[in-house]
Amino acid sequence: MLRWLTAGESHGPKLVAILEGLPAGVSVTSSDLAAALSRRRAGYGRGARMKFEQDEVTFTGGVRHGATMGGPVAVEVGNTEWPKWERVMSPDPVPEEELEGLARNAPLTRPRPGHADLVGMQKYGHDEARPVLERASARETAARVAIGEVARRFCQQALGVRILSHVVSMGTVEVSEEHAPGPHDMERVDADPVRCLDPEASARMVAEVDDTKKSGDTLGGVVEVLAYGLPPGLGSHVHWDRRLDGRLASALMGVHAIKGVEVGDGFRTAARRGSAAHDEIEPAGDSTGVNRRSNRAGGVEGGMTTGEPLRVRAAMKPIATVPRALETVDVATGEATQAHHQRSDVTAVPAAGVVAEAMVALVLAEAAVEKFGGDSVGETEQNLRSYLKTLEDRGWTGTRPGGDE
Ligand SMILES: Cc1cc2nc3c(=O)[nH]c(=O)nc-3n(C[C@H](O)[C@H](O)[C@H](O)COP(=O)(O)O)c2cc1C
Ligand SMILES: C=C(O[C@@H]1CC(C(=O)O)=C[C@@H](OP(=O)(O)O)[C@H]1O)C(=O)O
Repeated sequence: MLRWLTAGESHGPKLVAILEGLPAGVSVTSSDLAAALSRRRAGYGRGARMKFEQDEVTFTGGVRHGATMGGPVAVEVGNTEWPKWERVMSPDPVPEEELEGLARNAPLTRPRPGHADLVGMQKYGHDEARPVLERASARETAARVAIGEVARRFCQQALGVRILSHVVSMGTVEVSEEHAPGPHDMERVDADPVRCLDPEASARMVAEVDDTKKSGDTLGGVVEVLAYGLPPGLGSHVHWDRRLDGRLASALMGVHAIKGVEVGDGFRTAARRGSAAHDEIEPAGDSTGVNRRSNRAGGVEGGMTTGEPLRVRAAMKPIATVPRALETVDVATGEATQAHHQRSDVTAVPAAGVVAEAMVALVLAEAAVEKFGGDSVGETEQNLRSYLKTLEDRGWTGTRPGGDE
């Protein structure tokens, strides 16, 4: 069983995450995590904080000399701004006179439509939004990306799986289908300001962000996560909560501002007739085994991986902190007013792709541990090889396109 938890607030001292249940022997260093976190900070349209935030990342458990030891992996991600927030976010009581006059401590009583502010105040009994937004903030996704990187490395080292993402649309600008990245294209995707491989669409997305910013507005979009080299049979058809597509959808919907998830051709499939919706199966040329002629299913059938590349999309709504502030009610006075606004991102779609990769990596690592077990990477890998050999012996060679050998 793989379990994980995060804790920490947007302007608290640090975020923490614990990942439990991963085999020993995953090669990973603090600089690997720092590199993953810098990918999440990037992307055209991110706000002021991403320019100075350092994401100081430290392992505090589970890793020794660059490899996991089998115990819980614990990670801390420091918040660069903590000194400015020390009194406002102090866990211990602070004398009233020290808080007086602190602009940062002013009660946030004008909830932002589309954020957790209002319903969070209602549910948790707060008079203002600070105690809600501190945890509702997507700052928390930095902790997920840190442990997601450990999970990604496990998937790569034990299974030869490559996980990456790209932006497929921002606002109304869409990338054309032929620009899907291959298994080794992560660096190329990250080199683009909006993390897409279609230069023409990328330029139009950048212009769209500029235009949105100029008009005091915010922008959403769609990201796609791809996983190459998965073996057939992760997940299961036998019970609803073991279906891999359901688990992926839940994980992706658990990312801030994600409002829709599509597996394979998803909603587009619903408009097709059956003869044009599925992936026909054919004999695999001169070798034994079977091939699928297409991958409309996105690598999942019956809640299990098919061995074809996994393809999942997540739709992100526009950022809720709209500079041209939306109308709301001041909960202190009951009067109509405008929502509070501080600095924020114009769009975070490119960063959401990196977060989505982390979520997919955690789900796939969990499914791999379930299927192949093993207390060390070597043992997991051995179990995978034995399973693949059994498939081969039965004439069902899985091709696992794009995977590392
Ligand atoms: C990487 C990332 C960055 C985000 N940045 C902001 C931001 O700067 N301002 C904001 O209001 N919302 C931001 N959001 C979205 C909010 O976290 C989200 O709108 C809020 O949690 C409410 O959405 P929900 O209804 O899906 O929870 C960001 C989301 C992600 C994934
Ligand atoms: C801090 C991050 O994203 C934040 C997500 C976020 C929100 O409301 O979700 C609001 C902003 O926080 P702040 O008000 O401190 O600038 C973003 O910067 C991050 O991604 O690391």
